[in-house]
Amino acid sequence: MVSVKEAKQKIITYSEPLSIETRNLSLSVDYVIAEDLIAPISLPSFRQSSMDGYALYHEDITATDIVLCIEAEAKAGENKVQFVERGNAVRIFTGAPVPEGATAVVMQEHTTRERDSVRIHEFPVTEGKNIRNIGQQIRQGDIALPAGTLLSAGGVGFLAGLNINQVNVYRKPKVGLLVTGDELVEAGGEISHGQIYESNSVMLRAALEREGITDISILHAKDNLEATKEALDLLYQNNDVVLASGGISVGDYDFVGTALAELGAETIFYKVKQKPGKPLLFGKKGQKLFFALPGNPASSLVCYYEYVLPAIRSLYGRKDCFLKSVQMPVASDYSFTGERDEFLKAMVTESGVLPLDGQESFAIRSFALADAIIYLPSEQREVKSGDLVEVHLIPR
Ligand SMILES: Nc1nc2c(c(=O)[nH]1)N[C@H]1C(S)=C(S)[C@@H](COP(=O)(O)OP(=O)(O)OC[C@H]3O[C@@H](n4cnc5c(N)ncnc54)[C@H](O)[C@@H]3O)O[C@H]1N2
Ligand code: MOO
Repeated sequence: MVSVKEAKQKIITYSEPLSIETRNLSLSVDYVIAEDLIAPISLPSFRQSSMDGYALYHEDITATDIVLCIEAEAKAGENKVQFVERGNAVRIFTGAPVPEGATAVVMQEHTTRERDSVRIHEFPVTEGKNIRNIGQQIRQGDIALPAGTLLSAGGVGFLAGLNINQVNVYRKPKVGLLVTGDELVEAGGEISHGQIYESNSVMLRAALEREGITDISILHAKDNLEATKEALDLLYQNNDVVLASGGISVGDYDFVGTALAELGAETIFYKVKQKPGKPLLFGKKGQKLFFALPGNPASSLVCYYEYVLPAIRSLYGRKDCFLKSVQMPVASDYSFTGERDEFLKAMVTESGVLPLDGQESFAIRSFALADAIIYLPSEQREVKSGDLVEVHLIPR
């Protein structure tokens, strides 16, 4: 049995980034760029007006109500280079190139138009006012985004503005999931006494898809060694990560551990000092990772968020692998007696983070309402309302 801390360290140690692929920019959100991206152009690439108004020499504005002659008009998209003479102004619009010579733009609201001239009410006008300079955002040749950046909508917007339309990113893992348990009936089927509807695959697929993992294959195996081995082997051949749900405890019909061993997977750890999710197994064979998740739905999902998701994130190049962790006051008293650290399904409220009713490992309803997991190490087995606790935010 390993501690939560040791288990997490092992996860990161054994989850090296996968190979690199080139993707179209529009399909790269939530991927991690694998190399520094160099700006092919400066942004802005020319001096731009940031206001509708008048481009002028700021030194010409020596008092309020100076009147300048309007020499020309500059609108966005204009591709001729314009000039402005001392004592004159150019009518200009947001995004338009600022005429050569002009040192400021005065916004329209601070002027009065008088036929072919304009009266400037602003005084003094500072040099550079309302002008976006060349390279103010990024200069040609500089690193636009460093390797390791997780691309967001803002990220792809920025790169599109630089005309970077393809990016090298770490590929996302293919995930195989084996569902075990003879008591399980698939959605839509009839259940008889002793049977339950299978829900872990639905839940885990949803969680994986939330992370942008789309290549997911799911197999079901009967509770016998041969079927379990065969299915795990098939999933191993075709995926980077293999998850198994159920069959990892000590019962006579729990075959996942034996099957993995017989397939030659090395066990990195089995059993973590935690509740729920004690019988978690993490193993590897070559570069491929195996997780045997306890069948209890809440145990399975806690293990997914705390261990599987960080491994997957690490495989696709993320450095921030674990759920975002914050310290928050707990909104009610909570205590436990066991030796294992606890993960509690919880909800973030205005008065702190509230442990929800239904902390048992079969209870998944509380997870349906949870947006956070409270982590209580065994040394913190008695917390009082208002005490600070470690909270892991569930991605939503
Ligand atoms: N003698 C012991 N018994 C158990 C121990 C132990 O240390 N000694 N550990 C308990 C703990 S803790 C857990 S967690 C479970 C884990 O057991 P398994 O991983 O072998 O899971 P199963 O027995 O297959 O199932 C447990 C539970 O979850 C339901 N289940 C399973 N798969 C699904 C699914 N896909 N969808 C919905 N529900 C599922 C299953 O019906 C069981 O109720 O072992 C304890 N026992
Ligand atoms: O570890 Mo089990 O997941 O507590 O029921």
